[in-house]
Amino acid sequence: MTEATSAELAAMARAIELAARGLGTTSPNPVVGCVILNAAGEVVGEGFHAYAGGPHAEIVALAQAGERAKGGTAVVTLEPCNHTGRTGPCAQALINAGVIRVVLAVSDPNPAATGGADTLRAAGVQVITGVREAEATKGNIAWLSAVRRGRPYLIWKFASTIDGRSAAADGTSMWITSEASRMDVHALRGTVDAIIVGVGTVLADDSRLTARNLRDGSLAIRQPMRVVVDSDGRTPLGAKVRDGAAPTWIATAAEVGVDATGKVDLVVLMTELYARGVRSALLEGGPTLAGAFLSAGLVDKIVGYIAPKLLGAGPAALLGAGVKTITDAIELDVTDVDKVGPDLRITAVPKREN
Ligand SMILES: Nc1nc(O)c(N)c(N[C@@H]2O[C@H](COP(=O)(O)O)[C@@H](O)[C@H]2O)n1
Repeated sequence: MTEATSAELAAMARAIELAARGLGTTSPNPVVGCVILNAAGEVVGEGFHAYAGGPHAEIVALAQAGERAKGGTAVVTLEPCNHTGRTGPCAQALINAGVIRVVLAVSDPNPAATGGADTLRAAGVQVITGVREAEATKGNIAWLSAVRRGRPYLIWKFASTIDGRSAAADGTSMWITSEASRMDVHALRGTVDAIIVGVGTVLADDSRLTARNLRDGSLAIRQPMRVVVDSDGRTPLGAKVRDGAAPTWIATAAEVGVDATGKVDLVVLMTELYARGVRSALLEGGPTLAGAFLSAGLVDKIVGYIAPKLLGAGPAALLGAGVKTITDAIELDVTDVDKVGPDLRITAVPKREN
């Protein structure tokens, strides 16, 4: 059978669900889910990857299945790894367990780990690829995008009024959006590996940039790295981002290097963040830094919190994105529109070829 059976399609849907349980805890590793079917097509094992250094999804599912995996099928959201990294090769573990068929959704783009499908085939295991590929890709988009591009998956978050203002004419901006939206942002912070801001935001707001519970102020267990893009090293010694509550990198031009405008080179910054294990990042401000990231083509997703307010004057949420005429507009596909408290949350992705 060279196509997935209905039992395998159902098992892949379940594996995608299982993979999602690892969201926010596996980085720099992917989220992966696995279901083992016995020779009769019944589910005998389930697993997901929970944290880097922990067992891979296939190993968890095989442990549950035990002897029942023999003659059965492994359904897995990512190609079984072919390497010894923090743990052993999953392709070999599946062969050793006597699995005769592997159904996978997405090939592994990590050059160190790829090749599991070939190893399995060479051992006589039947391998079917691309099953529910679009759904599995969506569930693992940050990691897949980061590994394919060699830079973190970047989400630009902004808050504005309906007329696109991020502050009033006198500079006051607390609080444009509702508490519900601010809580939502803290939840979003908890899912990424880094939060990026410009030094202007630090100087204006002295934000802590931690992921926390807004009701009691308690910090989330896992804190993203705080990254301040600070070409000239103006972050004050007493700034809250230096409080030790989370790892912090003040990225200066002297350390990172400069682009043609003499500012921190954002492409180099992103490459360096990837090298430091950052696979997803949230860009939180300000408008000029957002414009620079957008015009460099480095933004992968946009989450805008739009408050039902009008200001009529005051700074825009976005500046200097390299758009001079309407035909240069950065075109987006809106993927979700949700109500968060009284606000609208609009999620969009740039239209682009790759
Ligand atoms: N197929 C598969 N299942 C999992 O559960 C995984 N975590 C992976 N990860 C791949 O292996 C690399 C990490 O290996 P170590 O945890 O360091 O041993 C990761 O980058 C993926 O390519 N694959």
